[in-house]
Amino acid sequence: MSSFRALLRTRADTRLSSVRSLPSSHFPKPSPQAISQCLRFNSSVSSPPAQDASPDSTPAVEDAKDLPDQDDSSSSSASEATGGYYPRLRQLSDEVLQSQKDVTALQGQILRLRKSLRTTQIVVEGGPFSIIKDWGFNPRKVEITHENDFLRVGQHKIPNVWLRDNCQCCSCVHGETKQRLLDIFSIPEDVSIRTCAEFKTFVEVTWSDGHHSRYDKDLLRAAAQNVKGRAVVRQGHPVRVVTWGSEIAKNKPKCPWLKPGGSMTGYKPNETDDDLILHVLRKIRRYGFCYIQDVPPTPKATKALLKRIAFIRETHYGGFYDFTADLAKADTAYTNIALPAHTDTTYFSDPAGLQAFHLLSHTDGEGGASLLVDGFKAAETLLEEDRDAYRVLATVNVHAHASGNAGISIQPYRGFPVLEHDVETGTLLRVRWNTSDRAAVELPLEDVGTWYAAARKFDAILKRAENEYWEQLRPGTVLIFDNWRVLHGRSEFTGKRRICGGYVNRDDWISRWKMLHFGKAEVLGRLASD
Ligand SMILES: C[N+](C)(C)CCCC[C@H](N)C(=O)O
Ligand SMILES: O=C(O)CCC(=O)C(=O)O
Repeated sequence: MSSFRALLRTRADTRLSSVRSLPSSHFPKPSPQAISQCLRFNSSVSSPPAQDASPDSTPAVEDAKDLPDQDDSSSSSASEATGGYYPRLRQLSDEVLQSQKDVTALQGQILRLRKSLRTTQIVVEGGPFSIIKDWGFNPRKVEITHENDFLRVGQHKIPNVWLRDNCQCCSCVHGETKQRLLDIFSIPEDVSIRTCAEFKTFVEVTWSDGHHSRYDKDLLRAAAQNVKGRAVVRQGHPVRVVTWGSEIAKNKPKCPWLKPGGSMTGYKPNETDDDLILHVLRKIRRYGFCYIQDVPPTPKATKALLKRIAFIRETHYGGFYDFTADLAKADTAYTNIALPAHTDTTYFSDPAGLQAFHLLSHTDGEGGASLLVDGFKAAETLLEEDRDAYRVLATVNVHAHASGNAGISIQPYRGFPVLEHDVETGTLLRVRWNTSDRAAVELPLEDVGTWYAAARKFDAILKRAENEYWEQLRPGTVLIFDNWRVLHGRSEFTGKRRICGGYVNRDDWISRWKMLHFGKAEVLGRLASD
């Protein structure tokens, strides 16, 4: 083997030898000519990116002194080697260099294509973006007919497998848990209807395998609803959304709470706790927030109120929180600085659904006013003023993190857009906006300016005076808001300010709302289609 190749082999072996100690005599010492040639060779090849510096890559000869000694006898073969091999090596390195340039050029093309694809996706004209404004829920009366071995609802032919899978009889559905007991995949795939009898509110079917089923007609009609109609109950869509700006201060959604002794103020004598909670949740569904007045200014009473909606969500801040500006938790909420309008827990895959604040006390100081902004209103405005910016915020994913507390760095399993839409109905479902906790913007680095430009427009809308509703919270009044819609913030403050409250999961409070609003029969009756 020529000493030049031996030299390269040496370098490779040297790297490998780091894991095994070979005597230095094992390595041929290169001639000064070979070294100088090799150094020139290396200096002519651009230093490979770090990832190329793998142990098995061509060893770079950084410095002759770090090469093992080599006797002169091999100098002639070294010069022979450089004469023989160097031009070829030089040619190979030029080819490698060119390939690297080609790869870089291709990567650029791929990124530009991806961007244009994203842009194409963003600029889908007439996108479904909309905000549910007024969505009464009224299943259409749809004719149900039986045709040979199929049921038809309106123009929809119902697949027998779906029908069989959604048999509601006590052997197919557990009476208490409402869970399916039936294993549809044990039923022959070609199961068909042998007989069908239609009654006023239900249809009775005898199957080819002898099983009997009864189907509530509303269940069949719900299944035949268009996609939008099906999300109404599942998403607990409101009867009517009212978007607002600063003028909401003149008409704040509020509900009186239980007076001491349990008498409910402002409610009909026979109303129950559930009616009270329904009033609160209905206002939250409609306006995105609600004040509950006459609540004893204690953590205990506040916690009891929240638990009557649903259980309180545990997070790295604890469950029920009671905080002041002492950095007890490593987050700026536990300071006295001003906080711009934001939504909380954008770093969770499933951000908190409801958030509650009950100002318990504020002594020896001032400030600390609370800010609320209707994210749906701001989105509506952006949609009207700059559809392209809206599309960017509706389609570019953004990551977030919570990393202040010891041993914690919470991030969602994927990025999410600032304006997130129901995939079925296309309606705006969630606003995620928190500049403090934001992490990566999911675009090629050279393209992130597109997102920042759109976000700047949204930020400016959020900060318009006509969209900001400022309120000084008071002990005895609990603020509960929809953290998927309403942004909150505060002005800076001095003195000692204490707030308690808690988070409630989205699914838990929507469950509570829809069971109170639609009723159990309606909700369970639509599970097969929602
Ligand atoms: C005090 N409390 C627990 C309500 C909030 C804690 C901080 C929330 C965080 N800055 C966020 O935006 O998610
Ligand atoms: O202190 C406040 O009024 C609000 C704090 C806050 O924004 C938060 O806890 O997320």
